[in-house]
Amino acid sequence: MPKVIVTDPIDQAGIDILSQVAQVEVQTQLTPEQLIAAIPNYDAIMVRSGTRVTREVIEAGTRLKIIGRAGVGVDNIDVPAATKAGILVVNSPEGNTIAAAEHAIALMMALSRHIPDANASLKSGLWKRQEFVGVEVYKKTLGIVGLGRIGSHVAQIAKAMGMKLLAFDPYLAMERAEQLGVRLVDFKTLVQESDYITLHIPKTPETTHLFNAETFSLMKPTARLINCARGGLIDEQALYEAIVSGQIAGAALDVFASEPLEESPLFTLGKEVLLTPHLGASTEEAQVNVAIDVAEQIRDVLLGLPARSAVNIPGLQAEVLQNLKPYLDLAETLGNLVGQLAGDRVSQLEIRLQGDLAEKDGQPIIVAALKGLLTLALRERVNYVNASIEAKERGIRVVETRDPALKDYSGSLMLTAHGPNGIRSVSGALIGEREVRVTQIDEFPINVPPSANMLMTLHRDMPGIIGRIGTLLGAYNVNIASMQVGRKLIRGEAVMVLSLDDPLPDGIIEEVLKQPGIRDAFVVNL
Ligand SMILES: NC(=O)c1ccc[n+]([C@@H]2O[C@H](COP(=O)([O-])OP(=O)(O)OC[C@H]3O[C@@H](n4cnc5c(N)ncnc54)[C@H](O)[C@@H]3O)[C@@H](O)[C@H]2O)c1
Ligand SMILES: O=C(O)[C@H](O)COP(=O)(O)O
Repeated sequence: MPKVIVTDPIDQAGIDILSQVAQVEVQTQLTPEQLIAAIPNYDAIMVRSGTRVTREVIEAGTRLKIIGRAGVGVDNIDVPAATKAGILVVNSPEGNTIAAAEHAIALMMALSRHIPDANASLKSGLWKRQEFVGVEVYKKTLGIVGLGRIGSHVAQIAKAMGMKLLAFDPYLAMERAEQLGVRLVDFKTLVQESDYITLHIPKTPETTHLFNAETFSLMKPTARLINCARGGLIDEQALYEAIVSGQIAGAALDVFASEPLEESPLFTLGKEVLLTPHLGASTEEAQVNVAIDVAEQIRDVLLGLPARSAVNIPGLQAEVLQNLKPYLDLAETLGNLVGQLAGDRVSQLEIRLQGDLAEKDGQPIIVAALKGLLTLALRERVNYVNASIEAKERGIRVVETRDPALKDYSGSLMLTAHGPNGIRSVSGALIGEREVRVTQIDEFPINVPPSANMLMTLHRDMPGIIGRIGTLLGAYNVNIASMQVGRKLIRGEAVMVLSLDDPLPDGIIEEVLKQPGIRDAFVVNL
């Protein structure tokens, strides 16, 4: 019988489901070292945010087939390491949406009416009414950063309370915001105009410390900030200083850069700061939802069935995976690349299957392309199961075309995206049946492998331009791994793609743009 270890408090409903097919052991007090020592004995692990499933845990888990996260965020799981090890990671993208949205609203209301402090004061024997005069949310402006599942539900509740709604979400179609009665604005406008700001975005390099000293300086002195999403979105020291100096009126936080939070300058502040210990998903209902959702998936996978909310690639059925995996990698890479070229808010993605690929089932390839495109906005929340639905909700029109006659590679793929940067297209193929190559960018033929750090330029083909860019990168100590130039005509428009060993330092793009002949330059991360 397979064995499952549960290392965080999970509702009994989930344990009961797992027990149908496995021997289940609940051990919620393990140290990281104890987990590494124990994991080789288990086929599956089920966690919440309290357990860090690190690369070391994954590498020690020689029997592991699946990691189940009873919740949304998988930032405590090393998903790339699990994918590399062929271990499926599943989560419950919707099981705690309502709980988290209601907690954000509860924090907003409790902060506005000083409920925790008034309660503590009364229980200490005091009857102080004057000290706890609050503010109303009615007719106030709520700025929602991230109008996804939780942000949308917050919008619906806040609208019913008579609030005016703004949102910043660069990846969302205007139509979706309109349906919700929310005005989509740029980040600065949201920060400057809101009386309350609530965060519902993932933590990514782009969103880390989105709220910092500079952001606080733009906010109204009466504004209050709510974070029920992820720790690290707010610079907590800068928040403390902004409240002490009166730059903003207060904040309510459920999540912190370091959890469990044991010390913080915020502990020294009074009723203007409200803190809860990551309770967003802690309702009876949400815990039942996520436990059942994830336990069912673990059970199914242990029985050899597919999972419905796979975060990583092994979520596809084994035989589909085996045949198509290299093409799925190709489609995902091209989706990600064309998204970076076309800009946020792509409205249409055309997927053209060429050569032998035109004979294959296009659906998984389309899903992989959408997953690559949407990863820019949704990170681990997009998977092979939900990519099409997410694309539809974001108003992305998908067009599939086929060209079996094109035989320049045995099978190749062309993606064309309509976005704010215009209509952009990329093509790619497999070399030696596995290795991904980008073979065309817009109208320019090239041949480059994808890499984590790339610099791309659009320029005029002219003597000296390659040398100048190389010298410039050298001056910044950036090592070039490979370089390709594509052009249609001698001394005409051209594209240059450089794969780099090092990330590009700040300011270098501006320097590249100053070089004669360069029309555009941007960083691409694949
Ligand atoms: N406190 C808790 O216990 C708790 C519970 C559940 C979820 N969460 C967290 O809440 C957050 C939101 O969850 P969700 O289910 O609504 O996710 P979601 O994926 O449905 O929505 C996230 C939204 O953020 C948008 N987005 C991405 N990057 C952005 C950026 N740089 N600026 C603005 N918008 C951006 C996306 O387009 C998307 O619409 C996640 O971080 C999740 O882990 C916390
Ligand atoms: O990402 C999530 O689902 C929430 O942060 C909830 O985390 P928890 O399961 O540890 O309560």
